Order: sequence, then structure tokens, then C-alpha cells
Amino acid sequence: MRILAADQFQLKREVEYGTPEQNEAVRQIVAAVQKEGDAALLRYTEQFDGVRLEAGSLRVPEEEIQAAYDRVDSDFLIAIREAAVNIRAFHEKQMRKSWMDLQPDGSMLGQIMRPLKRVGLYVPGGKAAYPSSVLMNVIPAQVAGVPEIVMVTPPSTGGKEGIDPYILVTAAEAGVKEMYRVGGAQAVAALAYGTSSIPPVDKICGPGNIYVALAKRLVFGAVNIDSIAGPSEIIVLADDSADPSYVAADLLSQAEHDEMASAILVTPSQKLAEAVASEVEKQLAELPREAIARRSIDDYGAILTVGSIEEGIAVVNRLAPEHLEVMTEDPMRYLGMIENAGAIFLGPYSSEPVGDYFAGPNHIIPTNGTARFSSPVNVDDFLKKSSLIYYSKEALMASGEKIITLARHEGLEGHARAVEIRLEREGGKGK
Ligand SMILES: NC(=O)c1ccc[n+]([C@@H]2O[C@H](COP(=O)([O-])OP(=O)(O)OC[C@H]3O[C@@H](n4cnc5c(N)ncnc54)[C@H](O)[C@@H]3O)[C@@H](O)[C@H]2O)c1
Ligand SMILES: N[C@H](CO)Cc1c[nH]c[nH+]1
Ligand SMILES: [Zn+2]
Repeated sequence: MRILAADQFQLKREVEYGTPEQNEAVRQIVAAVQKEGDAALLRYTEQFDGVRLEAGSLRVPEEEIQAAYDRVDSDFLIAIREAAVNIRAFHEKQMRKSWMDLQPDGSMLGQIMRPLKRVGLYVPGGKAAYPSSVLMNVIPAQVAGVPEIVMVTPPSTGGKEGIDPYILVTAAEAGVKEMYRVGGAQAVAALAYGTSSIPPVDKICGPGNIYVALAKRLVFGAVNIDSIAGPSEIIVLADDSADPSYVAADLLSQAEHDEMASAILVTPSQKLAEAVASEVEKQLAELPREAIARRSIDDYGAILTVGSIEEGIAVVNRLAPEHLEVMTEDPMRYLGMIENAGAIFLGPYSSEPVGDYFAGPNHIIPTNGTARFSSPVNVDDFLKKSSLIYYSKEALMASGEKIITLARHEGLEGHARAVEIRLEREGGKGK
């Protein structure tokens, strides 16, 4: 793993925006789905997932979901059920209520929270299947009260049977009833614009590779999206107190997701930098997904040396990683200085996979610097707000003149008159 001074490091642009070829591919896929609907979905599923589907078979039937239970082991079921309990408990704390404030003059102001009606949840399943992402998508939507939850996932990891059975069982456990075997940019386009098999949704949430991330960005506006949750990222901020083998293992935990994943160590310790570089080599050679992780580490990974932990935090805030691990003596000390990071893991035992699978916080987290302004998927993603205004006669008579003044300053006479007509008629003013 290359070791370089932090000020010599520039994250590759394609992590942020995709290559021109990837952008063009996504544009074409989205346009084809808009034009041809299901026919395009079947074509791309064969091309990218190697699965030839019959027309009308995009929706996963109930029997297939039930049959998947015979193909998963009980250890998995026990673990996923306990993870679901933790994830639900965490997200229930996020739920916000509608509120109404009665004023002394009889007026009332408030905010009504309503769940979105129909959401589309993307569960990745290209190079690996992600049952954990089913829970991270579905549970906050359920806590918000969304009545129509639709899941899409590519049928590439489940062999000739199509979808990975662990995804199907997790979705069934979570109570998902509507699932489609389609992934990538084509699935995002189908959810956004609808096809004859897949009615459109109001919002698309969920993580995915660069094609999924670019497609979400492209359809934003026709539908809402959660964030750009693309190829995974981790920064470990560590000093001499960190165990190099833990640091290397955690870097590789994210590098193995995708060739475009990014794993970076930021440290003021040359000794740790060298020890981690050699640990990464050692551990990489033992990883089943060595080829993917090696490309990620070579192309997007780095060990960045800085003068101090405080300087390291400035680098972190600039890169705004999806995940940040702080493995320093007294990690709590630095918490107040960390401004941009999707999820912050503190201390040597909060290894990133603890958050990926089990602790409860959401693992669908903004990438490519967008943690500057976006958040992990949360219950608010599935709620919308309506403001409520009830002005009493007394309140309007008391503030009407000020409203008229503001309207006339904007040159909007119609606005002014809408208030003035009431003041004239009922407030004993004017004509
Ligand atoms: N940020 C997060 O919150 C988060 C969480 C979990 C996973 N992830 C990321 O999700 C991704 C999962 O990726 P994956 O590939 O395993 O599954 P995926 O489901 O995201 O993507 C698979 C799909 O990509 C499309 N695709 C692949 N190659 C293509 C090409 N050349 N042209 C057009 N489309 C193509 C295909 O349609 C395929 O079905 C990883 O990048 C991982 O890091 C991110
Ligand atoms: N680390 C991923 C988010 O970038 C989430 C995940 C799911 N499974 C394993 N990891
Ligand atoms: Zn992960």
C-alpha cells in the first residue's frame, strides 16, 4: 500500500463522479428503460447478470420466497433476527411526531409528518449478496409507516435459482411482500419511471455500485433519493497506540466490497504506517476476494502521513468518508472536531463490520464526499412534512399590515390585496 504525505494525495475523480464511459452507459440504460420498459429490463438482466428471464417473471412469487427458507441455515436466521431487533431499536429512537402549537390569540401552527406512500429499496447483489442491506432499508421505512415497500435486487448471486436465498428470507422476515429480480441502473430507472411490471415509486433508497449510484443521481427529481451511497469507503485515523493488524483488517473489510472501494489510513506515526502496509500485504493474500480488494487498495487506497492527529482530522473533514474509525489513545477526545463522516467508530473494538451488520445504526451511508451534506439512511428519509397554518381573525388583524408591507416591497400587489381585503372588511380599516 503506498505511503505518502497527506498533502500529496488527491482522491481519484472517478470515485466522485464515475468515468465518462460509466456515465454514458448509465444514461443509455436509463433512457432504454424509459422507452422500452420491461423489455429493456430483461435484456440488461441477461447482459449484466447472466440470467435469462421470461417475460412476466420479474416479480418474485410467494412460493419462491417460502422455498428459500429451505436453503438457508439456522445460524443465519438467529443472527439476522437479532440484528433486526438492534436495527429496529436504533431507528425507533429517530421517529418524529407531528406537532401543533396553539397561540394565545387562538391561532395554531404545526407540522404534520406523514410517511411516503411507496418506496423502492435497492439491495445490492452483484459481486456479493447483501441481506444486511435488506434490513437497513426496510426497517426505517417500516418505522416511518410506509405502506408500500418494494424491493429490487439483481439475480446474479443466486445461481440458476436467481436471487440469493438469504436476501429472500431476510426480506420475508422483514415483511416485504413486493420484490423484483432486477438490479443495476435498470432497476433504478424502473423504480423511477415505472414499467408494466414495476409501478413507479416516490423515493429510491439503498446502496449499490457506481452504476447504481450514477443512476440514482440521474433520476433524482423524477423521484427522491436517499443519498449517493456508492462504493464503500473507510478512513482509519490512528496513532502509535493502534494495533497494525486490526487497522489492516478493517481497511480490507471495506476494500473487499468493490474495485472502486476506498480504504485509507491517516496517521502521524511512520512506524504504524509501515507496519500497516506490511500487514495489508499479508492479510490481502489470504482474502478470498483478493483480486477485488487489491485493485481497490492499489487504485483508491493509501496510507497518508500527517504531523498530528489534529492535522489528520483536517484530512478526514476534507475527504468526508462514509466510515471513519478512530483508533487513538482516548478517541473520545477528538469527537468534537470531526465534522464530516457518515459513521464514526470509536476505539479498537468498534470494528466497522460491527456497524455493517449488528449494532443498530444504518449501514447505508453517503459516499464520495457527500457526507459533507447527507446522512445515513434514517426514518426521516421515509417521512414528509406538511406545515400547518391556522390564523385566527385576531392574529390576522394584528399582523396584516406587516404582511402587506413585505408583499409591496416584493412588488407583489396581489399578495398585499389578499390580506388587505380582510383588514378592510373586518378590521375597520381603509375603504
Ligand atoms: N455506501 C453504502 O452504504 C454501501 C452499502 C453496502 C454496499 N455498498 C456498495 O454496494 C456495491 C455492491 O456492488 P455489487 O456490484 O456487488 O452489486 P450491485 O447490486 O450494486 O450492482 C450490480 C449491478 O451492477 C450492474 N453492472 C455491473 N457491471 C456493469 C456494467 N459494466 N455496465 C452497466 N451496469 C453494470 C448490473 O446491472 C448488476 O446487476 C459495492 O460497491 C459496495 O461497496 C455501499
Ligand atoms: N460496508 C457496507 C457499507 O459501505 C455495508 C455492508 C453490508 N455488508 C457488509 N458491509
Ligand atoms: Zn461492509
